[in-house]
This record gives sequence, structure tokens and C-alpha cells, in this order.
Amino acid sequence: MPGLPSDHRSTVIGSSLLKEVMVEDAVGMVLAHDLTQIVPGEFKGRLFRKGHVVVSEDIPKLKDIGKENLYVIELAPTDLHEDDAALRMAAALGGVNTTIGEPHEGKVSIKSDILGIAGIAREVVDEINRLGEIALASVTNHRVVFPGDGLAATRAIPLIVPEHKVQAVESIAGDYRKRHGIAPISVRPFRLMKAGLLTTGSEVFSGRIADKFGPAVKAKLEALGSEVAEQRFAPDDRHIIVNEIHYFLNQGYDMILVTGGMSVDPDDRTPGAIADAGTDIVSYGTPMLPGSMLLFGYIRGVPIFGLPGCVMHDPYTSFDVLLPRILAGDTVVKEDIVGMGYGGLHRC
Ligand SMILES: Nc1nc2c(c(=O)[nH]1)N[C@H]1C(S)=C(S)[C@@H](COP(=O)(O)OP(=O)(O)OC[C@H]3O[C@@H](n4cnc5c(N)ncnc54)[C@H](O)[C@@H]3O)O[C@H]1N2
Ligand code: MOO
Repeated sequence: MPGLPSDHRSTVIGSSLLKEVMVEDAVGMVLAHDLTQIVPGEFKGRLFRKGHVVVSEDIPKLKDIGKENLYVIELAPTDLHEDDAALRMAAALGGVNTTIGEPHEGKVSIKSDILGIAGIAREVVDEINRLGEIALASVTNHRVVFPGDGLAATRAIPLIVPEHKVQAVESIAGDYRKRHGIAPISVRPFRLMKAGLLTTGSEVFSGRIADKFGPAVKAKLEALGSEVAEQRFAPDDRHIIVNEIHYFLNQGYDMILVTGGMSVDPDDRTPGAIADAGTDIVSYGTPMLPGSMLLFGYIRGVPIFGLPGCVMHDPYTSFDVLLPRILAGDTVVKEDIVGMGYGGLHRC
């Protein structure tokens, strides 16, 4: 490369050339990649940006982060710089309701624009990570995300990546889009649903103890943009619970939630009452802790939950996994429930 001192060392990567230049000789040269500083507990980030022209005042700063030599790149037309590779991969993967960030140290983030449910095609993520030299890290499918939350990040591992790796990513992502009509990484918004909430328990109905379930369930719905339209109370009486469920159905609510009485005591009437009301039960019992005693089904097409005691006090239960699916408009089937067991031990 013109202007380089003659004693530099060079490495061939693919068809490109990576040349090492001593920091002292680098004044006036253009940095080939971002340079990271890490001060534990204080700072981790970019000290110098790719493209920065080195000036003499930079030399002590570069030495402080352990740089004796810098890279200068002669990029072959068949290769890509790490930032460009990461950017192209992110552009291929991100879809509706997502935003792609700026390249940063060879990494590009795909973030959510909205509150919604993440759609992450696991098979695409795995296939891409099998290619080598590039990496894609994502959150899990069906994660609830808020505006600005990260969904995935692409990264080139070496500084120079053969373009065919990125083309392979583009083709995997393109095939997925063709087959599914949606990008491999996307976010679906939640619908506003109005729920009827029936709180069972003779101790609450009689006023012996204050209701704690109502506020907890309302907060969980409201956090995702929905609401409890009406809350009613029932003692541990199967017949009364059935009537109350039918009342909610007649009100036309989008979802019915019945709390308490979900376990094995003689006074636990809720699962039987939900069945008696005419529910097609998808599952009573959910392989996740907390929330194992949850019941889920559909009654005349309306999703209905039987919520066990833990939903009242635990922030992340089987209800918190299934509720976002319902709010996103998914029909929950038995296999969805079966799949919750693997990785479903949280705390209990
Ligand atoms: N032998 C077994 N015991 C338990 C099992 C089991 O499988 N075998 N399951 C456990 C799990 S998991 C859960 S969760 C709990 C209870 O679930 P329930 O839905 O039956 O809850 P309740 O018995 O109705 O109430 C438990 C507890 O919470 C109080 N509560 C209920 N509703 C309200 C409310 N609206 N406001 C305030 N407090 C409320 C209630 O008074 C009880 O103290 O069962 C485990 N046991
Ligand atoms: O159903 Mo309990 O609901 O696992 O803590």
C-alpha cells in the first residue's frame, strides 16, 4: 500500500491483505476497524471508530489500550469488512417492526420498534451459525419485547469475511421469507383484549381476606396493553363458578380468567367448573414451574385460563408465557404446552 513503511508485516486473509503498522508509524493512516477500550466496572466501548484518521495525540491512548500495532486493510472485491458483513446480514434477517442499528465493533443489532412478541425462526438462527466465521445471537422465540429491546445481533468473527458467507445468510433468510411470508426476525403487535376475571375462593368472597389476585392479573394484562373489563367474585362452588363463566361469555369478552382453586384440595372447584361450563380443555397442568397447575382451553372459541395461586405473586409463570401468545392472536395447541417443559424450570 502506498505510503506504508517497508518493515510492516502482512497477512493474507482470503484474497485480502491485512498489514500491520507500528502505532508510531500510523499517523495519517485510516483505522481499519473500531478499537475497543475496557475499563472494568467503568467502561466498555469504542475508543476509536473505523475510518478514524490517526493523529499523533492518539498514540498514547492507543498504547494505553495495549496497541503496539494497527491494521491497514487492502480489501479484495470478494471479501467484506466486518462492519459491512454484519450490516448486510442484519438487513437480510430483520423484518416487520424492527430497526437495524449502526455497525459497532463488527456487530449490528436488530431491535424492536414496538411492544409485541418476538418472532425468531430458530432453524434460521441455527443454520446461519453452522456457516462459521459469522455469528447470530438472538432472544428466544415468543419473547415479549418493548420498544428498543434487542431481538438479535449479527457479528463477523474475523475482521475480513468472504462475501459468499454473507450471501449464504441472505439466501437462507430469503428462502425463509418466501416460505413463511415474514422475515426470520420480526415482531408482532398485541391486540387489545378485554378480559372477564372471576376470582374464586370462599375466603375472598366472604371478605375474610383481601383480594390480591385481581390487582396482579390486571397489572399483567395492562403491561401488555390489554385490560380486565370486569372482575367478579365467587365462593368455592362449582355451580356458581359455571354460571359466572357463562355470564362472561354472554358479555362477549375476548378472554376469560378464573383465579384460585386450581390445586388438589377438596375446595379446589375451578378445573371441574371450567370443564362443566363447556370448555374444550387444551391442557390442565402445564410443564412449567411456577404455574404447573394452570389450565388452558377454549370455550365457544374464547380463550379461558384457570390461574393457580402462584400467578398472583410470581412475575414469570406459565400464564406469562401463554398470555402474550393469546394477545398476539395465536391459537395455543397442546404441543405449545408440551414444549414449555424444556427450559421451563424457573423457580418454585
Ligand atoms: N398437594 C399438593 N399441593 C399443592 C399442589 C399440588 O399439586 N399438590 N400445587 C401447588 C401449586 S403449584 C399451587 S400454585 C398452589 C395453589 O393453587 P390454587 O390455585 O389451588 O390456590 P388456592 O388453594 O385457591 O389458594 C392458595 C393460597 O392463595 C390464597 N389466595 C387465593 N386466591 C386469593 C386471592 N384472590 N387473594 C388473596 N389470596 C388468595 C389462598 O387463600 C391460599 O392461601 O397449590 C400448591 N399446593
Ligand atoms: O401452579 Mo403452581 O402454579 O406451579 O406454583
